Amino acid sequence: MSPSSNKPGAAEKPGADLSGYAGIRSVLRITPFRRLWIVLGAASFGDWFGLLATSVFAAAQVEGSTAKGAAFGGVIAIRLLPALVLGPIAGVLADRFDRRWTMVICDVLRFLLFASIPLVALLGAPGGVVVGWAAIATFLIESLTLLWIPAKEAAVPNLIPRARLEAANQLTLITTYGLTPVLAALILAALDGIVRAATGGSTPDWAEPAQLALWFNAFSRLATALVVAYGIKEISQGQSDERERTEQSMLRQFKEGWRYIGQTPLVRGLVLGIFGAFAGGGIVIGTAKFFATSLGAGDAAFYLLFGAIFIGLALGIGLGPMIVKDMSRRRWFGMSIVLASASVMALAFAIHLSMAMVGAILVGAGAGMAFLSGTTLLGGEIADEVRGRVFAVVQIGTRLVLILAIGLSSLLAGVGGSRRLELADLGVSISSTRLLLLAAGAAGIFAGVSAFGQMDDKKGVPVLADLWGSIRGRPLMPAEPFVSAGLFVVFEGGEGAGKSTQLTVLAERLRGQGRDVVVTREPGATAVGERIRSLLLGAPGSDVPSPRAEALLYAADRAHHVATVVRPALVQGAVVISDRYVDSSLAYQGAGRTLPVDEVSWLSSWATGGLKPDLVVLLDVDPRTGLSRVAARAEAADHVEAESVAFHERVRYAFLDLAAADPKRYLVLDASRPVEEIAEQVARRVEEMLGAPGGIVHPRPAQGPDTSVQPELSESELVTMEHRT
Ligand SMILES: Nc1ncnc2c1ncn2[C@@H]1O[C@H](COP(=O)(O)OP(=O)(O)OP(=O)(O)O)[C@@H](O)[C@H]1O
Ligand SMILES: Cc1cn([C@H]2C[C@H](O)[C@@H](COP(=O)(O)O)O2)c(=O)[nH]c1=O
Repeated sequence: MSPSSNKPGAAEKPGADLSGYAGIRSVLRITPFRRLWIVLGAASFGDWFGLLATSVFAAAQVEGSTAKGAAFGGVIAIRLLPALVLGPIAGVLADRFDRRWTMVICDVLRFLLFASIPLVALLGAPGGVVVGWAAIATFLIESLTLLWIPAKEAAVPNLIPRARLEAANQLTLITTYGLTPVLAALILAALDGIVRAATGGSTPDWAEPAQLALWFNAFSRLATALVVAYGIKEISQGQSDERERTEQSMLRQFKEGWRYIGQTPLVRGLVLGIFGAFAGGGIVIGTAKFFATSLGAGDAAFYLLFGAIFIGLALGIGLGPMIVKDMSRRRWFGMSIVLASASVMALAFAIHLSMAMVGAILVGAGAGMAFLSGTTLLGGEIADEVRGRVFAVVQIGTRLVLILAIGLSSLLAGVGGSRRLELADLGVSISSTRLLLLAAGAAGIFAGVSAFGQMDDKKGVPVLADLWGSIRGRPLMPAEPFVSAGLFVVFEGGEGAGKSTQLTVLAERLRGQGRDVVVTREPGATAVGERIRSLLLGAPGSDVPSPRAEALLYAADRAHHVATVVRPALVQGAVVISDRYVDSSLAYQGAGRTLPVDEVSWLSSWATGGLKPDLVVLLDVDPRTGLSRVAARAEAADHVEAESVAFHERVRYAFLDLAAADPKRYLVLDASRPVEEIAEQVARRVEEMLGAPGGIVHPRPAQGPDTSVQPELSESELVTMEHRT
């Protein structure tokens, strides 16, 4: 039996592989997230399609180029206005009301409003009325969007395990800002061509591509409402109960949200950094036309620079996590802002289009990485009950900062004249545009450094060495050189899964075949290990080590065990069968006790000199079944066995995560099956490996943490853990 794939932490690819393609595949296996992503993709396509279509549609209703320009720009401007009006309450509503129903009601209303725009035209209203209604409907739609986005953003972290949040954000950002706008523009253009060709230029009103796009936009919203209402009920489940949410007045919730943002260094740093990045981005956009002119590269340069920023964004979001690997996300966020801002400054010194293109790509890459890490930190580190308000402040603040930065910088760049200064043979143009870029870059660097200072979770660790270490994979120690001539098999699983039973059957079978077999276990296989075991596994209520001390003691037992039992036996060519090994520490101390899993993994890698088992047999069983087997042994339970079922469930899911991350090295078996059936499957796999024609291919020694399986805890469990430790 395997657990539901909806369960956060279920068998999916974790750890170092959680970004990039593998990470994206793993989040798509989580059913509620997959459904949400599909409808959001369709809705985002519909929104871009609708934005382009409403603007084109409004422009088509009036005559004359000035009126057309005003209608086109007016509709887009109206989309930004509601932020000013509704901004303050949007987040409070997302935190106060059930997020699923907030999303559903907003989407049903948006469906009606989108559909009303072409309907008014079809009913024969005059052009002015149609444009007027398009503007009003757009304003209302955008107001609803302001309520919908914080509800959605705050709900997503409740649907996916924290370790997969970054991959989920990668996927969502690429879909929303990369794939769907490009697709929408292409399809709108293609539709326009097809319809006009088919109708010979005299297209009936209802078949106008702009009208069809609006209908699509309307129905994509209806589809989102239906899927969220009936297919993603989990969105409601993540929230605290209704009484808690509605106990306080809205005004109090509003003030509390601001107090939380102002007084929490992480959130303050994030908000400051995000606003700084958007201000810098706005100045680049506002000055881009003048900058392109100052390069003397013509109009096309403007579009090239714009394209370069988008390419950089995509590279930053898509490749960033793979490059920085397990670097602290808080540090990565601050560094990304500094990279984007320093690149804006570098643009000020560009004297050739090629230099400006490189600068623009780096601006985009820095901004993309900051956007991804910032959203992930917001989703993963902010308590559910205030998340909506924080997302609303970020969403509204970024819009305002962007509009102000674009408006002011284009005004200043336009007002300032260009001066030419001759430096040796180089003609360097010093203009107000370049000065603005310099100032924007400096302000951005200041924001990035301040954010970094407020959020740093590795104070005292030199920044560049830390970055370089992460990029290289941070080898803690060279793996110990040794050549295994044997086979290293480990049995893993929860309490009472049947490890000792299976290990004994396998050992007897192999011995019966004349093989040299060493049976061992952790903790306690050696005399030193026995003493460590007695320190570790006392009765509940006895003097048990604290979580970090526990992790160190298991690592100490392991170091001695590997050095004195496992490696010597493998060098001799024996089949070494161990009852538990490194994965037990990752599952129990990492997921169970909630110590950072990558740190526990480092500890084990160091203890073992990187030695990995050739095969891990994972006996998977519901903890209730395993614990009842243990209870039937009529021995007193130790303090680990006496832990809650939730603790043992986390352990179980962590084991499954590890197996899913490296399926070739794992044999996962349903441990509720009869003993003989399991034993047969184990023997078949081990005999296959022993008889492999080319000999056993040993896994390469671990060079870094093998995983970052994150413990999945409910808020109430976290509070309990905090009190206990
Ligand atoms: N497949 C099975 N079906 C039913 N009972 C089993 C099965 N395998 C083992 N058992 C029984 O369950 C109990 C626990 O088995 P065992 O000691 O092998 O598990 P374990 O995983 O080594 O436990 P622990 O985690 O305490 O070391 C024993 O009484 C054993 O006989
Ligand atoms: C190796 C290892 C073990 N544990 C825990 C898991 C079990 O509760 C006990 C060992 O008991 P068993 O009957 O011998 O299976 O120790 C752990 O928490 N961390 C580890 O690394």
